[in-house]
Amino acid sequence: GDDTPPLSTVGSTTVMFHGKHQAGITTAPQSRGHLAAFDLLPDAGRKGAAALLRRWSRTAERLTAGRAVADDTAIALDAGPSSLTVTFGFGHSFFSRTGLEDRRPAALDPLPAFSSDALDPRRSNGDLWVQIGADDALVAFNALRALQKDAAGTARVRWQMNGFNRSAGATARPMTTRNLMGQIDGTRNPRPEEADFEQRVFVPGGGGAKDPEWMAHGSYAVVRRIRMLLDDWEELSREEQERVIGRRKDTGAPLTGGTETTPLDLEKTGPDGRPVVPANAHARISMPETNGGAALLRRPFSFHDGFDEKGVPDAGLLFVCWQADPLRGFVPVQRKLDRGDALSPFIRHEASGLFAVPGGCQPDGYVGRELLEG
Ligand SMILES: C=CC1=C(C)c2cc3[nH]c(cc4nc(cc5[nH]c(cc1n2)c(C)c5CCC(=O)O)C(CCC(=O)O)=C4C)c(C)c3C=C
Ligand SMILES: [Fe+2]
Repeated sequence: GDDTPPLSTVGSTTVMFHGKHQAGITTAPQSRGHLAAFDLLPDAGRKGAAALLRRWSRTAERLTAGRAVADDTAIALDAGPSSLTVTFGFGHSFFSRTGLEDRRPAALDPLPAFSSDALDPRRSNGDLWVQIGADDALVAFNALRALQKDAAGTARVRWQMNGFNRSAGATARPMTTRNLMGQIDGTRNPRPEEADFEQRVFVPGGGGAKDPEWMAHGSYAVVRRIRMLLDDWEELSREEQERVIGRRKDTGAPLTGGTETTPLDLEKTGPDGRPVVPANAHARISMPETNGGAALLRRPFSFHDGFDEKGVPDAGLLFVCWQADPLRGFVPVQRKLDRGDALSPFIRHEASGLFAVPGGCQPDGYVGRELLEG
């Protein structure tokens, strides 16, 4: 007898929590995101951590299926699952807090310092990391709140960041995301249909050569809060902005012509004899072809945390990238960008984290079980 109109596909879309890989890595970017790091309380130990991961996995399983949790607050009562994903990871410090140092992957060794870093340690790293994405803001917040409550007595929030992307249905074409500099961002991401995708993004089954078994089918997430210096950026002309990246703003096509997906012509020169895509253009120097094959899957959210007293926006990119090994992904590319990226004067890396994200779990398990009980 209920004549309420059915949910649109935005509300009714479910992303499975269970599976070989955790959800939220290859899932299409959602319109809302929360990133949060938690630190274990001093007496939590390995047992407490295992119980927390079990609780978190149950909560994530229910919420991603559009079901309520036990002490439901009604925040998301009338919404569908809205493509909710919850992804869990472990930071370097987790292993010493739980007596599991011998199981810590070498890939979690701290990232090198970069000359352009202006990192705030209070908003960096953490024992545990949670990434939440959903196509509805209330659904995303509800998940964050439920997981925070699950953590009570075991872990406390160390830092938390809120992000967004364009809403599903806001454009006629399903285009690659745009960032707050107005660029199409994500064009040259590795694609699941490519032969080397799995090996670039995920640790192989049975653990990699350097990886422990419990990381099989997992991935490493590098998280950077990158402030965009938008007042400076917006002083550039459209043409100057396009030369910084090496691509057009409207279509995302290379400056050497074609469409968004046309490869950059690195050799092409203009009437002045100089390369059309400048030698320090961001898209040129971040390419795997110019970095010994180093590749990463970028899956960022934009952020805006208000304006300061001078009206300067605290806005930018919650840069999240995924790779089977940070030393063959983020690190070499960031080293190169650090040495001479035309984009550098317009951005500032303000926070950083590196997390081991294990493979997905089955309905009778929980994320991280192989680490905590193995
Ligand atoms: C260390 C890795 C990277 C950081 C940090 C980074 C920051 C950053 N990037 C943009 C905007 C764009 N990036 C683009 C391409 C691109 N960027 C990286 C890596 C980092 N970016 C890679 C590996 C690539 C792809 C290169 C390739 O394979 O050809 C683009 C072009 C379009 C696209 O391919 O996505 C834009 C635009 C911003 C604004 C930013 C920091 C705020
Ligand atoms: Fe980039």
